[in-house]
Amino acid sequence: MACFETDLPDRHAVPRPAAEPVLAVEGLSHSFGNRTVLDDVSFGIPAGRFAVLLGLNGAGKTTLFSLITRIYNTRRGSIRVFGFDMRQHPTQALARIGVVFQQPTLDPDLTVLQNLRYHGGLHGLAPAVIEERAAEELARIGLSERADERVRTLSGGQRRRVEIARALLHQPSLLLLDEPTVGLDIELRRQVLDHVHDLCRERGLAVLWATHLIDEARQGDGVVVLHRGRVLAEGLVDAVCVAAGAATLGQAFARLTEAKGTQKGTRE
Ligand SMILES: Nc1ncnc2c1ncn2[C@@H]1O[C@H](COP(=O)(O)OP(=O)(O)OP(=O)(O)O)[C@@H](O)[C@H]1O
Repeated sequence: MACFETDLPDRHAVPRPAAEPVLAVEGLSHSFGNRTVLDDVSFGIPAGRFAVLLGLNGAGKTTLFSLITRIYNTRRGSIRVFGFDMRQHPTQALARIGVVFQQPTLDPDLTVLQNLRYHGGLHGLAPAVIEERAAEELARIGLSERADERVRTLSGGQRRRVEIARALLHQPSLLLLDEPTVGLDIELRRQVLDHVHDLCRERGLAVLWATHLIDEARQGDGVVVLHRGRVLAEGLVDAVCVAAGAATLGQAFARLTEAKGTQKGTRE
């Protein structure tokens, strides 16, 4: 057994081969009944990479997230997080993932800090560690002074940032965000995007950001184009454009998907 597949409880003591991406998805398929919604999906995300999972409504993004977070069991193909196979070492793999789901999951009647404490407790963090990290994350998102206020008093953008802070409390290597800007105005979208890009740069976090909004992919980001359950392209935005013979990602997306069906549902 390779050293990175061990079950040692101390996650910081487990070395990872340099070549191993933080998230490695290989040959992943999933069906509901006889309907295949993910078909032989493969891609990888290295440390420090902001990768956009770009697809129309119904492309399979949420199903993919449900497999990566083990809400659904993987039956065909494999998912490795930081070298840990999701089927063989789910505890180690899941401990390295932070998630912001499509639907908000903060308790609006608890304070900001109480929400963070609850999450930290679920991850087995010591109370003193939770207080320290919560203070650090809240300072980072400029919400220290709102720590003792109920979540329902925050704006949509502030709540999203608290959800991201909560997802980072246990110091994951991989952050998954499923359509995190739904319901936010243009300025708040930009702020949330900037914030997560900063996290990639400063902490070496690998990010998978699911969206149907093409303009949420920036130059220098990675992109995985998912269409009707299949990966049509994967790589840095520029490389995907060049390979598709397109000047913009919007054009590339149109070219890649036009033979496969309608583009309804995406916006530039
Ligand atoms: N529990 C389920 N049972 C049956 N079909 C499902 C189930 N969940 C999703 N599907 C189907 O799987 C396909 C992919 O759905 P999924 O929610 O993963 O797509 P998505 O890219 O996340 O879409 P959206 O952007 O609308 O959230 C869709 O055709 C959907 O109807």
